[in-house]
Amino acid sequence: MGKRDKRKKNNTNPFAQRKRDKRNNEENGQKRDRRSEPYVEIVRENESFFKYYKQQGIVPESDWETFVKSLQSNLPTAFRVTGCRGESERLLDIIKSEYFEEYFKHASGEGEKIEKPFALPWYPGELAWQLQLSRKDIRRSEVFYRLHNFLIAETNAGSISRQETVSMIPPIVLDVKPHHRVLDMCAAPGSKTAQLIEALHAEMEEKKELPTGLVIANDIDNSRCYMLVHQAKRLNSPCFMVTNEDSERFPDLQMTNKASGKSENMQFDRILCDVPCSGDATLRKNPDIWTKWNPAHGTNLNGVQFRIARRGAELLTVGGRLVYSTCSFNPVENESVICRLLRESEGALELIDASDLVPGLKFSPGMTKWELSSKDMEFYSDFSQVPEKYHTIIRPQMFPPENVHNLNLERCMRILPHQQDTGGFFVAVLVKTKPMPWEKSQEEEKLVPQRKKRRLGGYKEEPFVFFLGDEDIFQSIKDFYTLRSDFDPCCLLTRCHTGKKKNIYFSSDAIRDIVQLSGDRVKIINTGVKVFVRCDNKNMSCAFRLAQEGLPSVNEFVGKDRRILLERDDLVTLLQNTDPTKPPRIEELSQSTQDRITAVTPGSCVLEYREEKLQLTLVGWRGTTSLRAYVDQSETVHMLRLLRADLSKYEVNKFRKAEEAEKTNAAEQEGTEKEAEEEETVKEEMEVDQEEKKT
Ligand SMILES: C[S@@+](CC[C@H](N)C(=O)[O-])C[C@H]1O[C@@H](n2cnc3c(N)ncnc32)[C@H](O)[C@@H]1O
Repeated sequence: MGKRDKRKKNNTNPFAQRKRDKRNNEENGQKRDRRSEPYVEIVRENESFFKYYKQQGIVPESDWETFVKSLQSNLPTAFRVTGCRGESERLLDIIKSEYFEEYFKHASGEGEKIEKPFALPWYPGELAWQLQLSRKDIRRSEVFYRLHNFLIAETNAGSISRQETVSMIPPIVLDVKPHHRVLDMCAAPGSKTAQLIEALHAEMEEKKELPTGLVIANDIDNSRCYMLVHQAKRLNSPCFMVTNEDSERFPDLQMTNKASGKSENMQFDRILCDVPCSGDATLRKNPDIWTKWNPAHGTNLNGVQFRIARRGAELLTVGGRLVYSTCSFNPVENESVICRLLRESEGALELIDASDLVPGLKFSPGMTKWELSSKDMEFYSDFSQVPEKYHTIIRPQMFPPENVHNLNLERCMRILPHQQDTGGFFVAVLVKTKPMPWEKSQEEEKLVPQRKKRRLGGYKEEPFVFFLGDEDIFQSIKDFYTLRSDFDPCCLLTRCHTGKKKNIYFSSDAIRDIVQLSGDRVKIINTGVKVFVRCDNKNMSCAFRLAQEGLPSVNEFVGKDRRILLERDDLVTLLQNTDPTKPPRIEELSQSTQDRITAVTPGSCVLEYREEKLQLTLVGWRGTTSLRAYVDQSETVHMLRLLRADLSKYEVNKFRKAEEAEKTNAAEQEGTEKEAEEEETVKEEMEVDQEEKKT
């Protein structure tokens, strides 16, 4: 009887049982308190790992030691500056002149050999940097506290993304353009998704137009989908949607064919399959993998990886590009999957060499020879050698096929840690030259009886209700903000059918089309950026104020009657104000700003600041006697930084703070001890007094 049958018979799920046992133990007070246990450094070795990859020959013999040594060391930190925001140039200037300078000054002062941060040569516009410091180095050393604060604050503001160097490669070779329909099939937590959104918007920033394309980020894990929502929120893209589906069976979405006006199955121009994997190429970042690694992890994932990639290939338009990537070294999760995909595509897919998009990146070519291994570390180069007991785990299609040399597998990129001091990664770029053999044309598809609409079980998201355009609310918004006549109200949506609308969101035309045509086929978790928020203020004839996160989407449409151009110092005054009960008074601002304010009636407005290489736009509130900025703290800090204003209020040195807290604690402790002593003395004195009285 197989393991699974036994399980069925006993009707207990061992994983659930383990969870139950753990919970019971915790309830009985047997929870292991790890805090009291001494910290044990992970031993960065695993004999099976070494044996397996030596056998696979993933690096030449002569590189083996360097490869292992690199894997055993900590990973350098890397980050990207968000490219699609106009401020990237200024921010980059500040990073180089302030933070990197300071980093050198301190580090060289300590007599250490310090390696310079460097811009990744293959990342466009010098926007991605690698620091020769691990995250722990930055977090734990006082000399880097300003750099650390900077990284955290600017990440929150969406101006930078802390992302592993190698993880930036798949979105680059996907080569996204503003008109592309992009699907990120396994997207959470979303660092690559953010890059895809940036690429979609990159060229449109200057034109001040929205891209006509879109990005759909999908993940099977519902809770991880909210990480995607969070990630994307920092980028404020109305051309973005999060869905929660199993990518092996990602549903056919509908869209309107612009030429015919009819709806049809949607196909994507770009698809990223950053599939679930064993993750052994992240050993430098996740050293705990050393303790658990075994070859079965990779073998067990081969099936799901293939099925996701195959569905991706079906959803890809002819001429479109699909990137398959993993953070695993294992050929069974990499070349083996690509091989099967190429074979089953019968020439519909072609592996391409995309190295021109990452100039200067060092990598090894894809492998054409690999073996399968069982958990007991026996190796098989052919299915005929596999013992029957492993036939359900090791499958014939996992081995290299006979025609392996015709498949151009060497065009795959294997990025190895020792090649440029990074993590490892596998990337394959495929283009579709014709429909997959089993795909039906749109015409044939129509003849197939439609599958019943799926019941979206456990689906609790609020509905996405688009405006029809004749809503009174829209008219009042249009009048108050003197919106340009080409603003399309049908791209506005709310999350409720009835009742008072609290927030109004904005989605691009392409996203609206999909939501309206496919909302009942796909679990949509989130879409749209908040543009208006209800604020029933008696000073305003319109019940909605502007929202900062949606301002980039509607800014171009807001009329001049609701815009105030500010002088630099006035903007700094507004941003430095942290007391909401005492906003800066108009009379405190410069005369030129005051003159412009008088032309604007009280209520929500757009505040603008312009200099040669910097333009800032933010939501403000013009009161009868005051003016305030309506931005959150991370955006405030970001703007003050760009204006090179004083940030000391926000520069918390956690080391000093901890020291001070310790001193205060010590003083308090001393004080408490003293008080206790005094109390005791008083008590003693009172007792003596009582005794004396008695006598
Ligand atoms: C390697 S991670 C993706 C990392 C992500 N692309 C990034 O850059 O942040 C793999 C993701 O695939 C998701 N996943 C696993 N199986 C899936 C499936 N069948 N369909 C969709 N997503 C899946 C997991 O929940 C996980 O979030």
